Amino acid sequence: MPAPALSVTDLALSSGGRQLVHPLTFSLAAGERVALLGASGSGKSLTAAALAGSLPEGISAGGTITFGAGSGAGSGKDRAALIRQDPATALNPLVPIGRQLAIPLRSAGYSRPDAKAEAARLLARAGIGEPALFLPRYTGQLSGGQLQRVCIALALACGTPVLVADEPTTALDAVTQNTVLETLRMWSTGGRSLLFITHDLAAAASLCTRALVMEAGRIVEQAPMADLLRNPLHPYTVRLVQAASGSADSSAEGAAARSATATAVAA
Ligand SMILES: Nc1ncnc2c1ncn2[C@@H]1O[C@H](COP(=O)(O)OP(=O)(O)OP(=O)(O)O)[C@@H](O)[C@H]1O
Repeated sequence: MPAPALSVTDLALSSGGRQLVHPLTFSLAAGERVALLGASGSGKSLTAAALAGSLPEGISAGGTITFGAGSGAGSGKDRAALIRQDPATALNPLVPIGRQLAIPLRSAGYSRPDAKAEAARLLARAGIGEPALFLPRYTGQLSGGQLQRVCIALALACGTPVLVADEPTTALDAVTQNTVLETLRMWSTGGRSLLFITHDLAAAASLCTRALVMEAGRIVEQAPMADLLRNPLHPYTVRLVQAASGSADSSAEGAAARSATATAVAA
């Protein structure tokens, strides 16, 4: 059996003696798209940062994170690429967008002109029209939604086998959201894996085949997406599915409405 693309065993995160994420164990198969759902403050972004090797100062981590069969520390393949929730902090305001995108591409062996062409192609894949116009621009010249798409292009440029996308569609209009979801779907072709963090259950259902649900720093439910939508078990998951289906009704009619939502979003 092939090794999972990502194996997390007993990942625990704390700050000053306060346990923020309790030991988590989960894995992602090669090519799998998994949603990480949960209330605000449940520990999703800290988990994402741990997978990308970019925990904030003062957060200590325990447990193990292994990519593939395990590669040497510092190889660049021993961490996930991360699309951050806040795109402004992920980019350097003093360096043009094109040069920032070229850095990982040049490290991967692209010539200067090929890196420029690939950077433009990745921007287009992330939903930026006329990407050549964006390459010389600085972050201060872009809208929040455009910055988010540049971050997506940057994550794609890193070429890692695992991508963690932390609420990548939050600041985007509905049309661009669809473009980004399509880009993330394409990401997983060729065996690359995605952990998609979101509050948007419909987006998660359209993109992912499995879901993990966090509450107060713990995974409280994990299931195939279709099962989670039709038969949520944990009270938080039940509320999430009810909210997405517009029903707080736990009756047979409520269950039928949830089932209809499940069918609609899973289609
Ligand atoms: N740098 C930090 N230092 C100390 N505590 C932190 C730090 N970052 C986050 N926390 C705390 O860790 C917990 C989990 O935060 P996290 O940002 O992972 O939540 P989240 O599930 O991503 O929330 P949201 O959906 O709002 O983004 C929260 O209680 C938060 O206050």
